[in-house]
This record gives sequence, structure tokens and C-alpha cells, in this order.
Amino acid sequence: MNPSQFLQLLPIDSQSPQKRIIHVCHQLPFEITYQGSEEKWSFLPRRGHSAMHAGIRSLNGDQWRTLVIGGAGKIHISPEAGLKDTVSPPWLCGQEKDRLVNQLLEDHNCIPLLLDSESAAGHYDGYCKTMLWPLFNYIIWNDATDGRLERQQWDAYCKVNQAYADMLVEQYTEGDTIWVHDYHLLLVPMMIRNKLPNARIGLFVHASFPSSEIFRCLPKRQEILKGMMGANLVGFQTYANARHFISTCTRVLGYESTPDGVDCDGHFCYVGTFPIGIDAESIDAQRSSPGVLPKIKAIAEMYTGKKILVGRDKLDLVKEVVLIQVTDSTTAESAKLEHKVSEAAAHINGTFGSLEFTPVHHYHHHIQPDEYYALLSIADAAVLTAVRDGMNTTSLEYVMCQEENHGPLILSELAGTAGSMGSALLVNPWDYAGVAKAINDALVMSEEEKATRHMQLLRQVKSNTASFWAHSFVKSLNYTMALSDMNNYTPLLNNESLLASYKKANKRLLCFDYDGTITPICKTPGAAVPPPDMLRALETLCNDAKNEVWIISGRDEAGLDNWLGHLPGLGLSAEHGSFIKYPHTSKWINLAEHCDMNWKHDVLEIFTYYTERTTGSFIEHKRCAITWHYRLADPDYGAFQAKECQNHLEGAILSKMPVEILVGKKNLEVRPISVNKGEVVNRLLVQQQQEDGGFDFCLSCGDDRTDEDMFKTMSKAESIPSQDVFSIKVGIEGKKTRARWYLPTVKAVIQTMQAMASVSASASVNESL
Ligand SMILES: O=P(O)(O)OC[C@H]1O[C@H](O[C@H]2O[C@H](CO)[C@@H](O)[C@H](O)[C@H]2O)[C@H](O)[C@@H](O)[C@@H]1O
Repeated sequence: MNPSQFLQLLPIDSQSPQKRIIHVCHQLPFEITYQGSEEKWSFLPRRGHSAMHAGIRSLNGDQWRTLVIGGAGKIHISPEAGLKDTVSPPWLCGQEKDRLVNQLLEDHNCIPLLLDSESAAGHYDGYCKTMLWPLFNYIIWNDATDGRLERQQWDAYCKVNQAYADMLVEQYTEGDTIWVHDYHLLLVPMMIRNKLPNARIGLFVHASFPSSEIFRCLPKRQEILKGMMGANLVGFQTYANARHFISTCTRVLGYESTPDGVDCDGHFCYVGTFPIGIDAESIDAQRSSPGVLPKIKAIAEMYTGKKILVGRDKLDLVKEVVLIQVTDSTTAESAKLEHKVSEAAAHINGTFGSLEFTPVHHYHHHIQPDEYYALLSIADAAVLTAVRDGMNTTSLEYVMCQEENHGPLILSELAGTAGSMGSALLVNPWDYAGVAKAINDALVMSEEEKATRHMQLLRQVKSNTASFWAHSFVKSLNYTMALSDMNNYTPLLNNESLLASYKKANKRLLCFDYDGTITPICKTPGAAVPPPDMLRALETLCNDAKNEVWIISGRDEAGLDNWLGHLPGLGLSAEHGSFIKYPHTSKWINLAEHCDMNWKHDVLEIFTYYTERTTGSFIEHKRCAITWHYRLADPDYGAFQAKECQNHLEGAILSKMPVEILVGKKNLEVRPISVNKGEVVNRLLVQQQQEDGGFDFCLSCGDDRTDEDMFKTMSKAESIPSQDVFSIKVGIEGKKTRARWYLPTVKAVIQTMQAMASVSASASVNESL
């Protein structure tokens, strides 16, 4: 179930009133001007990101208070202040800075981040604009460099992200909800998580997010994705972006995922789609303001007898004007592009124009709001043909301005808004003939069709507002947290009670699984060598006479002997309980010797069939089991083939042979039904009971389904008080398990082993004194 779906199922009033939401944005919504030491600072609305800031503002109300942390940007100096030009923030001395901070907080609930200009430029003009922005919009950089500039920009990106995270941590109080915005701050969620492990963190990516094939080109791809994973919920504008993100995490980081999100080393990061809208009421008020009507009249007079097409795009690499009769371009980010567009306009005018008629008017400057709304209102059609756009709020504003005229909207299907604007004339911006046809269709469209299409668009714009977007995201974030709590059947292992119980015990049984429990999962089985710190702890545990320590694994005897055989005090069980080797002995005992192994040939045939058809997959042969691995295959195709293979095995083998199929971590395993890890644990419990009065402390620890048999057996060990039985699942807390506790990672397991080992070591020192 994805977060948007939780909304329909869970009660709306689950938040207590007046909780605080702290937004972390690249820039504050205001341009700051210094008026002089005796005057108040002045704050004027900053251009751009108006939908985001409208959404943020809308959250201030009965339920929430908002605080916005954002970059101050360049600080302007009023001519009256007696200083020159604009300057970067560091000139601010203590008193002036305090005055600015206090005033922003009091007047607007904002806290400014004052960055030095070098870091700010390296972060924004550098890493954001030259690395991330083109890539996120499907443009691979074509200027090869020696990597030095990129490293400097990356360093600036990290430094600036850290500054935002630190500022947040400074402001944070328990219970706050944190909402980080956009691609400028993708490392911030994990930086915060490192300092505030239990915080409620949302991240919304306002920009597009590319497919994994594009994203994987980014040299810092892992760092960026892991930074994002610090969030509890990552939101995107479109379903396609969300899907790309999930599959990128699977492919680049090798994490397991579901359509709801990504499982990241014991933390589930939910992913959802939340298309942003505009503040419809405010746009309605602005388009009807007194300044707009005279502009409408002036434009109408200027183009009497002509149909007006309007286009408005930011001039950057991802937005090109295909055919525009009146354009207004906003920020000039590229002089080269401006030149290109001017040339195209001149060409069209030269070819199709005359002394009395100029078909393309290209205005390349910021136009004032009155002119903007007048243009959107007077147009006969809008042509918005970006080749990539996170959303495109101009299309929404155009619909608001056309309440009377019903002018058709020609919209690029590669703009985020296209997904919800089904009544627009959607075009592929690369298909020039298709765009030309759409323009013609728009101009000859009947009034009736225009009205019907416009009504549908308007309904969409008025219902999916900026406020709706912001509220949906925050509610989903809260619900994902609630869902994690609800799924948390299994609490985090309480180390204190474990150690207390361990200390007082006289005879302990410790059973550990191997892969994914005491050794991290690796790309190939041969690479999963035991970590040295784990081996040291294991050795100390084995040296404690009160302990009986076992590794109970799916691995074969040779593998376990090779990696762990040097610890004589360690008991080993291989192939999920088929073989055991008692501590201080060298002989393996085959517990499955009476099992029928005739199934192996048929299973091998099926596994071979899938191996031949799944590049990267391979078969691991064991004495009593066969394993088909697909970790190195394409993740989606591998998972698909594994399902097919499982169905095949179930149909062809299970009904006829006494075997079981185990669905492991990127593997499928077949082994006799009569052996399992629980049987080994049971054998050890019974033997100890018969020989020496039983254990008074039991621990089993494992990460996959085969380990559930150990947990089950231990939970039934009636002779041991339940508070001294520790069954521990390794991995994400949300998974159903029979274990009583969970630990998130292999690292946490090793730390627990070390903690028990130090109890054993100090007991042995005390005894020898
Ligand atoms: O019972 P376990 O000790 O957890 O062993 C289960 C299987 O582990 C191995 O495969 C898994 O670990 C590999 C190394 O990290 C990894 O490459 C693979 O994708 C995992 O499935 C082992 O190869 C199997 O024989 C074990 O049954």
C-alpha cells in the first residue's frame, strides 16, 4: 500500500494539535534588503517556487505551525542605507545579523542560513546546476573534465547540505516534523538522521527524477541515494519519478524494494507521488487585480485580428520554444540559448513575416505579474512544450486565467502536470509536426469543445491545489510513521535485559545464522568472508565455558570449515541442519543420510533451464541442497525469473518429492523437507537437558525464513524462563517473524556479540584473580 492510499484508510485526526513542521528549503521565500542600521530590514517575495511556498504557508493553522529554514541568498542594499550594491551575507556583524534573524522569525517564521559566496556558488551554480539538474532532466554532461572541478563542487554540495542539516538539528525539538525540499538538499535527510535517529523526516523532490540508466552515470550516485534514504518518506511529482527512484535504489544500491518503498539496512523508506498544485484562490485574485485589465486591452489592440499563442518558459537546456507568437522568457540562465531562440524567432519572422506582420515576438526578460496574467488571459491558446519539466505551474495558471475564454492548453507530455491534465492537447515536444497539428487543432476548436475541456482542467486545478499537496504529504508522512509503528510487531532488542540475563546464566546456548546475520550479504557467496571483529567476539564467546556456541547455516560443510573451522570450541551445522559438527570434534555427522535424494536431478534440470535464460545467475551445488542464485542478474528480470522458476518447481517437483523450496535472499533453494535449522536447535536443547539439566539462557539470531525454524523451536523451550530466551531477527523491523526481538543490521549483531563477549572476558578475568 502506498502512502497516498493510507490517507483513505487511517483516521484524519491522528495528529495532536499545533505540532511544528520545520521546512528546510534551499532559499527563503523572500529577497532580503538592508535599509540601514536604524531601519527595519525589508523582505519582498522572491520570484519562483511560488507553488511550494504557497503549500508551506497553507500548513500554518490549527494543526500545525511552520518554521522555514532557508538560504538568505544575496542581500540587497537599499540606496538609502549608504552602502553600495549587493553583498554576500558574511559582512553582517553580530548586531545586524541578530536584528535580521529576529525580524525574519517574528515577521515570517523563517530562519536564514547565511552562506559564504564561494560555498553558495559551488553548491548551486556548481553541483546543483551543472551536475544534478541536467542529469535529472535526462541531459548527460558532455564536457569531460579532469574531475577537479567536479570534486570542488561536490565538496561544496556536501558542506552546504551539512550547514542546513546542522541548522535544523539546532532548531529541532522532539515531536517536530521535518520536511526537506528538493534536489539542492538531497544529503540532508541522512545527515539529520545521523544526529536524530528517531526524527520524522520527509523529503520532497520537486524536480524530475530520471530512470536508473541515466542516474547511474552520476559519479556520486551512491552518496546521493543514501542521503535521500535518511527520510521516512520521499515524495515525487509523478508516479514515473517515484518508480524511477525505487528502481534506481534497487539497481545502484542493491536494496530490496516494494512498490511502497525501499528497504535500506533495516530502515524502510516509503516512496509516494504528490503532484503539486497552485494557490488557485490567490491566482484568481491576482488575475482580476486592477492592473491586469488595461494590459489585456493593450495587448488586444496591438494584435487586433490575430490569434495569440502564448508560451512562457524558463530558458534553460531542458525547455525550448517550438513555435511561439508571443513569448515571455524568465531567468536567463544561458546566453547561448537566448541567442539560439532569438535566431529561431528571426528565422520564422524572416520567412513568414512581412512589414506589417511579425509572427514571433520574443521578449526575453522578467515580465511583471500584471503583464503575465494579462498574457495568459488574452491568449487564444498556450503552447508549453518543455522537453522535460518537474511540473510546469504555468499550465495551471493559464487554466485559471482562461475561466472566461476557455483557450486550449497545448502541453508537453514530458511535463509533470501532463499526468493530471488529460483534457489538454498533449504533445510530444520532439514531434514538430505533431505540435504544429495541435496548434492548428487548438485554433480551429469549437467553442463547445473548448468549454468542455476547460471545465475539466479547471476542476483539476481547483481541487489539486498547493494546499492539498502540502497537507497530503504531511499526512502521508505521519501515516508512514504510524504504519512503521504498527508493523513493528517485534521490538528492537533491549541490550540491557539481554546482558543482565546473560550475566546471571550458568549454561547458555548461542545459535547464529551466518549470511546476513554475522557476515554482511555480498554480491557472490565466495565474497562473504567473516569480518575480523566478528571472529574475535565469536572466539571469546566460545572460550567461555558457560557457553555453547553454534553457527547454524545454509552453507555447506567445506565453506563453514574454511571460514570458521579454526575455532575448535564452535559447533557448526551446514545445509540448513543436514550436517552437524560438535564443538571440539572434527567429524561431520550427516543427519540427512536417510533422505531420498532422487529429486536432485530434476531440480538441477529446472535450475539449469533458468540459468541459461537469466544472465548473471548461477547454481550452487551442495550435498543435500541445490541453490539457484540471481543476485548478479538484472534485479527486475532476476526477480521475475525467480517467480517463474518457483512456480515451475512447485508444479513439477513439490507434489512428487519430499522437498521444500526456500525463498532466500536473491536465491531459491531446494532441500529435503525433513531437515531444518529448528531440528538442530531442538537436538541441542534435548541433549543438554538430558546430560546436564538444560540451558538457562538461549539466543538464536538469523535474518531469513530458514531461521524462523530456530525461533520457533526456541519459543517452545518450556524449561527456560521466557525472559531468558532471546530470538532475534536481523533486518527491517516491519517484517513478520516469530522472533521476539529484532536488530537492524549485521553491525548491530556484531556489537551485541561484542557486548556479551566483554561480559565473558571480564568474568574470566575476575575468576583468575
Ligand atoms: O543460512 P545462511 O547462513 O544465512 O545461508 C543462506 C545462504 O547464504 C548464501 O547466499 C546468500 O549470501 C551470499 C553472500 O552474501 C549472497 O551472494 C547470496 O545472494 C545470498 O543468497 C549461500 O550462498 C547459500 O548457500 C546459503 O544457503
